[in-house]
Amino acid sequence: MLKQYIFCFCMFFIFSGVGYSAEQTDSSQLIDEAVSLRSSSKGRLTEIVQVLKSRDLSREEQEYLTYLEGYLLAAQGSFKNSGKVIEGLLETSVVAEVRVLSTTLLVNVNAAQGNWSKGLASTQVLTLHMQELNKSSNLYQNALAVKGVFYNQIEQFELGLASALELFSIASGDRQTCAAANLIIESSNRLNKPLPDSTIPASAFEACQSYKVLEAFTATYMAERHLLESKHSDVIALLESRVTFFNQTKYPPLILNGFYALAKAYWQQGLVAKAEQLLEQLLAMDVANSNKAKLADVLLLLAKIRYSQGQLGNAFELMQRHVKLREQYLNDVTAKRLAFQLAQQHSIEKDNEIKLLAANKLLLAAETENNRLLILLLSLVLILLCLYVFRSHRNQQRLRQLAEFDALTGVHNRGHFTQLAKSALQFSQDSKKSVAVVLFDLDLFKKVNDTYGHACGDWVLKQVAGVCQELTRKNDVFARVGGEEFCFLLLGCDSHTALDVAEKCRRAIYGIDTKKSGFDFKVSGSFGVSDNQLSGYNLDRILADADEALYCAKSSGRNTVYLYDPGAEQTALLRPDGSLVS
Ligand SMILES: Nc1nc2c(ncn2[C@@H]2O[C@H](COP(=O)(O)OP(=O)(O)OP(=O)(O)O)[C@@H](O)[C@H]2O)c(=O)[nH]1
Repeated sequence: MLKQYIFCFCMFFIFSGVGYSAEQTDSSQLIDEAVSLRSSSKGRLTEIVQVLKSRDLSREEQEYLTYLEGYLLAAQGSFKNSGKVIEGLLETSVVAEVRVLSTTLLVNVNAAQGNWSKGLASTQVLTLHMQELNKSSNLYQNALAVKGVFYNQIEQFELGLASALELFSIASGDRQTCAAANLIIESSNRLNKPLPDSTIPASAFEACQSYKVLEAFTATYMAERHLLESKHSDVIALLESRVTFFNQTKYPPLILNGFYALAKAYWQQGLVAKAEQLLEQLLAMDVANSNKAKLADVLLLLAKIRYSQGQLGNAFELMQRHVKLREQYLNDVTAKRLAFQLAQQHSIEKDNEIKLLAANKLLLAAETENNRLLILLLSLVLILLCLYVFRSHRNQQRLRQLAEFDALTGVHNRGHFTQLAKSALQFSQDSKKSVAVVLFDLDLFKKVNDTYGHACGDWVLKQVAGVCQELTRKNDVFARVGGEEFCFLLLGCDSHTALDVAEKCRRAIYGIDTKKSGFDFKVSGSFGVSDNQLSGYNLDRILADADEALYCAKSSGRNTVYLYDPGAEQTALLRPDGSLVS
């Protein structure tokens, strides 16, 4: 739901317009209306699409219709299907405007799915297609805004700022100026840089006047800027009067930004009770998926407050949650950075391929003229280019390896596991198939490091990954998701089969012959299992439930397998000897 919300918000830049009776209006007029409709008028859009589908359309009109169908799918949250429709359309489209609209949609659809590599590839294609449009056109400017938003989403704030500045310099309406100025303030904040122009805040507030939610974002971005400059009373003056509006929007990213900045300013000014109230309200909301870094800041600030009040237990618990969320955020950032490097590498490769083709063509031409010297020279160039292409291909492979696999054990890393697991869970949900998760953590691993050394600890991690990898089937996903924590995602398995896999894995780990490391000790792991029937298809939920079961396994003495039981406090399923406990 949140993804849909954010998607519609991103697409807000693209649409605005009016409506007539769909039945009586001619097709091209209907298309114009549909393309310029606000993303909130989903009903009208659906109506127009239905009417157009029943008509005989020209090839160009058919392209617009396909685009609108793709747009509607995305607005309904069916991002995968939308992506397929749009990618198909882009293969054959002959209308420049449709190509830009479609690629813009594709950027947003990929962003909504957290598919950063594909999103970046779409952004590059979008840049090419935009060249076919006039810079003063709404479509060009809207595409620029979408690029800016996307770059900021993947934390490439320099690029976000560059797109925003270009948009600011050519903006032909309030909406574009508002979007550009907001993006400039946001990216400058994140880069911790002064604003490129002191008039930007005033322009932002003025241009955003008619777009209340965007204006509220301007206020939160300016509040962040005041916080950077320690102007705490300015933050309070800016945000206090907007609290009711923030609540009314029910838009999590906005509420999170606004409340946190205000709470921080209150706290700095010694207004602890007010800060506490806002932070508690935030923690009671479902904002976890909108901005992990900011939510981690919320937890940290509240922990500081509790600490200063002497509530050490609560402060510690909040700090633990903060650290966990911060770690997840850093994992996300790593995945985004690697996606960016991959995309850059990919575009270098493409450039090289083009150069190679051109050189090949020249060589052929020279051959026909029988110009020996030229042939020699070009052959040399060709060999050098081949070497260059080979090296950049190897670099690409290396980057992919870094992006997807854990360097020590060679199994999938956490970032890639998250991506694969999300797709697998979505697939299982769509096809109504069962799916299970086995999460395990090595027992007293710190002792292994402390007693036999870190190198021996690393050796154990590799052995564990090796024996568990052997237990996986073709479609299972196995990954190292933390220091000494691993996870299986088992497609088509219920908890019964998953318990079996977990037990086999537990025995395999316990059976590792450590003498080969030069020492003699036992390795064991504690396991938590859950499946879709117990936890549903949401990745965070199913992992949290398996983690709870794992925690029970640890508490009961380790080296054992527990199944998550939503109804009971603890449910032991399997003991080390394989017997059923509860
Ligand atoms: N050798 C090695 N150790 C690691 C690696 N990543 C994490 N660790 C260590 O794993 C240990 C985990 O310790 P704890 O979280 O205290 O857990 P534990 O000792 O396994 O105890 P329980 O989980 O309660 O059974 C820490 O000492 C980390 O330094 C790694 O890549 N290599």
